[in-house]
Amino acid sequence: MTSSATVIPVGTSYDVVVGHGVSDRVTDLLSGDVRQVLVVRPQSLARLAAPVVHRLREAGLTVHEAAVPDNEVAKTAQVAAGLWATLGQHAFTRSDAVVAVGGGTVTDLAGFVAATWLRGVAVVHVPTTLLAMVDAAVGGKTGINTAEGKNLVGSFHEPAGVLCDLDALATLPRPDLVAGLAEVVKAGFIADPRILELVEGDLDAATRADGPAMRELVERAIAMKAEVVAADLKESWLREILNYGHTLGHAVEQVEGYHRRHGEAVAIGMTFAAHLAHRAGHLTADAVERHRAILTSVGLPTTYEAGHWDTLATAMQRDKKTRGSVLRFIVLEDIGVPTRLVGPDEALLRAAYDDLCR
Ligand SMILES: NC(=O)c1ccc[n+]([C@@H]2O[C@H](COP(=O)([O-])OP(=O)(O)OC[C@H]3O[C@@H](n4cnc5c(N)ncnc54)[C@H](O)[C@@H]3O)[C@@H](O)[C@H]2O)c1
Ligand SMILES: O=C(O)C(=O)C[C@@H](O)[C@H](O)[C@H](O)COP(=O)(O)O
Ligand SMILES: [Zn+2]
Repeated sequence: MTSSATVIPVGTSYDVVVGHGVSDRVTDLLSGDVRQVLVVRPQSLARLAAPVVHRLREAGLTVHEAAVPDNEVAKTAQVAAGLWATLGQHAFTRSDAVVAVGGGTVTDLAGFVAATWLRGVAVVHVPTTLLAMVDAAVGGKTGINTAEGKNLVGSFHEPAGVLCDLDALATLPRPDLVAGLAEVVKAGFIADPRILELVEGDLDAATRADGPAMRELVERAIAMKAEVVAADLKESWLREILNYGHTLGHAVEQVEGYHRRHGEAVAIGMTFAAHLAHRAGHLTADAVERHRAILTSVGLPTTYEAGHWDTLATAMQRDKKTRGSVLRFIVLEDIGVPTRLVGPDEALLRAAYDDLCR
């Protein structure tokens, strides 16, 4: 059932629709010229994708389904090449489309394949994890990983629309819901402190998939991201704030062989950034403690095992915000007030890392 959906526009480019049953609207987002659709979904989510596939077939479209590996292993050149082959075998033209049904790994991968097939065909995102609803499916960043680092190959390719069907969260495993809360809380730290108050005010209401505050959290995080990406799609400056916690976070993911959830790594990265900001004279000790308290309360990690600094420092060189050998961190002046720390010296970084590992 579709009831009281919220429509969040991303500038004038496309809408993000949030509500129960909204994945039914998938055909509304495809142009009248579309004849064939490739639905990309994780291997384990055939049942979740079935209503979307059914809806598309009901509308008279030829639907091909591609099952890709669950989790981060989907974001590889090999899997992308398999999808290109499928599109080629079915002679997809520029008027055909891709529909991604799944978490952020699937929206990143399918978005990238849509961006590169014939130099760009339409993609509709139907995110099924909290993280993909509030972050990955919105904003047009698409990509895959390489052995050298996270999201190193990709493109900006905006979707035709995003359908955040809250019903999908009912089956999401708790650790994946918690990982998604990391990006929700990130939105709170960088731009919308009301998010933090909701989590602090009633943890249970805010962190249960069917809790009374979940929908407001989802909508607030999306609205914040929509405003930022509408102003700076290609990350020329403002959009970098969405990368809070990701400089160390992506390095952690890479050195651990992508076995850790993205949201968990971002939580570690935000804690590190908070310590760094404090040591650089920007953020108060209380605000650092607020990071630790909120992240811990929702079940996210806020410490790291000592001893990996050199490997992490090498991995951080490949962060997309790095210019030459100069690292750039998003840090906070205060809660809700992001700024940049450009080229912090090694001693400062190591001291903040020691704080994280303590
Ligand atoms: N493009 C962007 O702007 C952006 C933003 C944030 C994160 N990301 C990327 O998103 C990825 C992480 O996304 P994620 O956290 O969604 O992980 P994910 O896609 O790996 O999904 C997590 C797990 O949940 C399963 N799953 C998905 N929906 C389900 C459901 N409704 N019920 C049961 N199981 C379900 C998946 O099969 C998978 O095993 C990372 O690769 C990250 O880099 C991209
Ligand atoms: O949309 C953005 O911009 C972000 O930085 C959001 C991040 O949460 C996301 O993980 C993104 O994929 C990171 O991008 P990258 O450019 O650092 O690869
Ligand atoms: Zn992220």
